Amino acid sequence: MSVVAGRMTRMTTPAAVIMDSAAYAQAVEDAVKASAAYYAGGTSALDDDAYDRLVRGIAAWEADHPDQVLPGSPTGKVAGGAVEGDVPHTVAMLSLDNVFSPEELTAWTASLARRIGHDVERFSVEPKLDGLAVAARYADGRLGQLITRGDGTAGEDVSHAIGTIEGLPETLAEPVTVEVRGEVLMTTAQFEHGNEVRTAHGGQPFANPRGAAAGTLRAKERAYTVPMTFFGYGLLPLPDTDTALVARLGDLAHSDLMVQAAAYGVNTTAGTAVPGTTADSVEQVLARVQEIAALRAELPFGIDGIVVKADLAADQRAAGSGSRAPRWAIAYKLPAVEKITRLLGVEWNVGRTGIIAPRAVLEPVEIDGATITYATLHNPADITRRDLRLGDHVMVHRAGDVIPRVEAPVAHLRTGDEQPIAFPEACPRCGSAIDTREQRWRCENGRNCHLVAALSYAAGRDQLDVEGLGHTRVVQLVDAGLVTDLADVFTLTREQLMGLERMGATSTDNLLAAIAAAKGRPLSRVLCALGVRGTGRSMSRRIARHFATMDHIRAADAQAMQAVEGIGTEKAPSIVAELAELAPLIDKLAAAGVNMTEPGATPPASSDRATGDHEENSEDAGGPLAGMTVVVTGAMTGPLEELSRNQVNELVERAGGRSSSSVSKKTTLVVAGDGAGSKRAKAEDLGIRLATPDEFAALVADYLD
Ligand SMILES: NC(=O)c1ccc[n+]([C@@H]2O[C@H](COP(=O)([O-])OP(=O)(O)OC[C@H]3O[C@@H](n4cnc5c(N)ncnc54)[C@H](O)[C@@H]3O)[C@@H](O)[C@H]2O)c1
Ligand SMILES: [Zn+2]
Repeated sequence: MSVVAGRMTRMTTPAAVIMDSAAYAQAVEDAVKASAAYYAGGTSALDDDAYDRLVRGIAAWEADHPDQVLPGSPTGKVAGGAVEGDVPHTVAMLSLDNVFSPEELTAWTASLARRIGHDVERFSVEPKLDGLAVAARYADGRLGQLITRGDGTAGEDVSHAIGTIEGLPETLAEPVTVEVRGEVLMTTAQFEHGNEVRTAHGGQPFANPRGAAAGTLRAKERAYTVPMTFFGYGLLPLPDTDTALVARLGDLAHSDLMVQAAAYGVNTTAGTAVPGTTADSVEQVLARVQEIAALRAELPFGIDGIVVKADLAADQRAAGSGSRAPRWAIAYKLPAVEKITRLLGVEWNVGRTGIIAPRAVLEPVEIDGATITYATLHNPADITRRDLRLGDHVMVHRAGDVIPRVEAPVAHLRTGDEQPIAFPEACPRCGSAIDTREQRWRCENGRNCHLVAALSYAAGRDQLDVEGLGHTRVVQLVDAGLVTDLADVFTLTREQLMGLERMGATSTDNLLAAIAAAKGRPLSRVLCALGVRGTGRSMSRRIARHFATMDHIRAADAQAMQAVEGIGTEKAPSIVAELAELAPLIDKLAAAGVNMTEPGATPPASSDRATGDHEENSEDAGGPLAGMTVVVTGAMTGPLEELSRNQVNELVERAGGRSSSSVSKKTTLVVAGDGAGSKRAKAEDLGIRLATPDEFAALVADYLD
């Protein structure tokens, strides 16, 4: 909670300092150019923070030199005056004013109360969707015209996009004549798909989902279509609307209009993890702002703030609008998650499974309070697709704790001095050949390339949990040539260990005992220790529970593998192939006495194995959590205090449930300990049953060891 609060008290971005009228003219030109690119779906040379700083600087200079304001200045205008349109809006489509802290929001509500003569009756609080605004005109229930916001008074006709936007039906549930307003955006999945389609057609990838939506919406006659998503946040009459409906819409509160829009069949935020809600006080508004901010990183679409509106029509009318923004609404801006910085180098690192992954070395840049120097570049094909070069200005994205990623180069900032990125020709770690058949390159030496990483992972707490076999000791064993693979660990002798430096009799005996204990771990842990790509802790547990023995797992073909929940057509063949590759190691482990069965699980019947439609074992197994999907979050206390998160998840599954890390409609129970933030909030929103760690411990008492 404190992290979020800390972030939210961030003050307004400082202004760029403008010294003279020449600098002022240049700043105006730069801002208008950036805005034009931003709204047209091109790549702006400025990130949002830089743009906002520039406009603030322009505004400050204009305040001191009111007689020298240029007509082209972006201040006080919708879209900074950089966009035009020829289809007039019936009611202006405006921008929003911003606040950046709880104090500023409180001050805004106070000034609004002064303006309308009383406290605002009720607020609506919605996510500020990061796409672009459109007006969709329906005549007798049929979608006839789609218009962008433009300069606020007139927009551009983009009706050609009708039919490519999910959530914006071509026919409403009732034959009404209305205008629906809302945001067109690309979800993360739509953005990734869109860039794939676009680059396959020889186009440049879009820098981010917002730009992709803007560019796609305006593009006519493309050889391909890329789906987008619409969320409605406005509903108003048109000149032909019948008088009864005009009167009714005019009286409805914003929250009721949203219910009405949804009833017409329009997509709204109601179905998302951050539905619009109402609040009766500033405190409630701020609490909701916190909740939405905490959920931001997990959302499948981008948001850049929270929109707070006076909910009642009467309050809105009393407040009125300025030329740039309504006075009855405000945007509570969240810190930017994207910044532009320079790509200085690319490192190629070998992971524990032999994957060779490129990592961007960046000119340090601060994003949402953290200094970012590295970002993921996914794989070589991705670098080629994006046409990244050393020295490029790149857009870097970082949200929450997710690993920062490089999105795209800002190609028009190139000077000509940029250098191509060199791809390795041999494994940078061991010099072996590289298997480049898949998008993710891999050292042909596989797990043995970075044996220390593979072994340290296998010995880790959530895998085989070999106490005393930490990184340093693993290095020692590998350097001494005592282990060349994971199985060798289980045949280490007392003499071999005693021969190592700093290994006394006691630590040797302790390590041998820990290794012996590790032999008895459940199959799920053994499988996880192998580090097959795509099988983390929970997936390993699902596979182990489903097949019950290593022999059954190895006998499974891709189709049988897909019977395990969460394994699809893509993952299944690669898991089967990797297990086949690991056959000698698995045999060696079994020969060394490592357990290869999952306690409590029964293997699928042989006919099911062939057809691949066996039900999850956990469901037939019964137990107090049978059929339940459980999410554990926050600090565990009482009987669960000593358990790692992985151990609590194992407990969930022993008791018949399925453990999951994210809360969704499918979740049946959320165990929320102290400090459970966003997941608890989401559970409350979705009406999911909550339990304290103590209540949960009581529920599964029979299954606690
Ligand atoms: N990087 C650049 O070069 C560049 C250029 C221009 C603008 N910008 C960014 O854009 C911002 C200003 O943009 P703007 O004027 O388009 O938008 P705004 O921030 O003024 O907000 C208004 C817009 O919010 C959207 N919105 C999302 N959810 C909404 C909801 N629930 N209710 C109502 N509206 C909702 C609508 O599209 C609406 O038009 C700047 O602060 C800047 O960060 C960046
Ligand atoms: Zn290698």
